[in-house]
Amino acid sequence: MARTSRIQGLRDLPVEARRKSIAEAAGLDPARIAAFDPARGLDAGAADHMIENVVGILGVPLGVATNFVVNGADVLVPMATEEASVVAAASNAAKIARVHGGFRTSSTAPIMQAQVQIVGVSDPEAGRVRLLEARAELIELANAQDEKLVEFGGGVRDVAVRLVHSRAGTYVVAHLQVDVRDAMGANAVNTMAEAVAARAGEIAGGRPLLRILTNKADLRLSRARAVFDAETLGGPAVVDDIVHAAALAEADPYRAATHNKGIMNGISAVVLATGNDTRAVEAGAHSHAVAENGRYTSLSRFEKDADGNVVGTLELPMPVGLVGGATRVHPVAQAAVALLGVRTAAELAEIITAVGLAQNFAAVRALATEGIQRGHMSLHARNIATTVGATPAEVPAVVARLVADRKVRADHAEKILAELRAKSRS
Ligand SMILES: CC(C)(COP(=O)([O-])OP(=O)([O-])OC[C@H]1O[C@@H](n2cnc3c(N)ncnc32)[C@H](O)[C@@H]1OP(=O)([O-])[O-])[C@@H](O)C(=O)NCCC(=O)NCCSC(=O)C[C@@](C)(O)CC(=O)[O-]
Ligand SMILES: NC(=O)C1=CN([C@@H]2O[C@H](COP(=O)(O)OP(=O)(O)OC[C@H]3O[C@@H](n4cnc5c(N)ncnc54)[C@H](OP(=O)(O)O)[C@@H]3O)[C@@H](O)[C@H]2O)C=CC1
Repeated sequence: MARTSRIQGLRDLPVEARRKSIAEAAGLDPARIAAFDPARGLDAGAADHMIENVVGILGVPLGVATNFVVNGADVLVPMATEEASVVAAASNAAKIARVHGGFRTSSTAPIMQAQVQIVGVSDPEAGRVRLLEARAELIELANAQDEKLVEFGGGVRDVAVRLVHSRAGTYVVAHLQVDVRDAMGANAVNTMAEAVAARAGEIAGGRPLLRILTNKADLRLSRARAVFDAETLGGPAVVDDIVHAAALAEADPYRAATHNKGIMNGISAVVLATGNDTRAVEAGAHSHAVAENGRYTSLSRFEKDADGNVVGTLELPMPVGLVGGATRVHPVAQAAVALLGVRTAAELAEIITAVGLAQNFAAVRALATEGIQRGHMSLHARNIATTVGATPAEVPAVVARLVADRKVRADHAEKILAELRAKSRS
């Protein structure tokens, strides 16, 4: 958590001064976030212990979203992304949410599930019941694989068994439901699944095949809620149009895909910054975005509350950890966790969910009013100016002309740059 997340003018500071400013606002010793300096981030040696055949390091811009208040506490949020306007948008939405106290969050226990597929059971209904009769034995066998996790208060909470009917026959699928505490938990539950597979096959009367976690982590949910002030937004007509925009996303898979991409712009940026598995979180999110009738739908909801304000809610699986994976070995991820000031995986998961809701709201609000391009492209213009060869000193003048001409395009940027250079020579 931070002393304050309101840092006006952060955008106008040079990069190093921004680092100092956020350390101060977070009440952190600057050394705790020294790894944000690319010269002190991940080196090839450490990277060579993370993945195979390392030949280099891909740098991704790391920004800090401001203005966030989560459950009454100010939070500065590290976001790793290559996309312009994402950090600005999250900060903008968080600023609007502050008017009514920011974001409220909650979450379930950190339950991850591993599946054991059993093939060739002649009596699958009975096979299912036999496995449920052996619940205690299977739980004991699984917990024996990770005594330390059990010591932390984790371990298998229950066993569920499903019958899955497929073109190749009916499978008996056992689910180990495991409290993984502050881990993301994939390695932990996969180890347990492999350990119980043979015995589960014997009990069910078939051959065990797949033993792997499911990324549809719908027993590990996080929620965020925020009220966005109608007057700040521009009045009741804007509120109604935001509700219309959200209603389309709920009803139309084509709009839902983009709506949810907007949510993941925020979520994936924080997941990446903290060294967590972005693919696991994204698979969980999109597999959760299913309406009662089976259709792909939006993950969030925006309604008009009794006071005429917009109330936004988001609930989705959030399998992130503070231990394990890359979080503890990547120096920048460690610094990002320090900046957030989180102590548990649940706290991290809930802040990430709040950022997803903020990101989503900023996009939907822009789309429901002026459109996305003015805001997004005015920030993207910096990339365009750089692309056509503007030096850092030339970028502001090129951007100012691109935005003023309302033509944020590379060909126009080239023309502007040539004019500016001709003028400076004369
Ligand atoms: C872009 C803004 C924020 C401008 O919005 P604005 O009102 O012109 O900006 P402002 O100058 O009034 O600033 C308002 C606040 O925004 C933040 N802000 C503003 N500018 C900056 C900046 N340069 N650097 C850092 N922060 C910035 C900052 O917090 C600032 O307040 P402060 O803290 O300074 O008091 C607004 O137009 C906006 O939120 N647009 C939405 C853009 C967006 O959503 N981008 C995400 C990528 S596009 C996307 O998500 C995909 C999409 C759109 O398809 C999703 C979907 O379809 O749903
Ligand atoms: N489909 C997917 O999503 C898959 C993802 N992965 C990868 O798996 C990794 C995450 O798996 P995960 O199991 O978290 O990784 P780790 O095995 O690296 O970390 C979990 C381990 O951390 C230890 N630990 C220490 N303190 C705690 C605590 N407070 N709470 C819980 N555990 C603690 C426990 O080990 P011990 O008890 O021994 O101390 C626990 O088993 C990610 O890198 C992910 O990319 C891998 C396969 C598939």
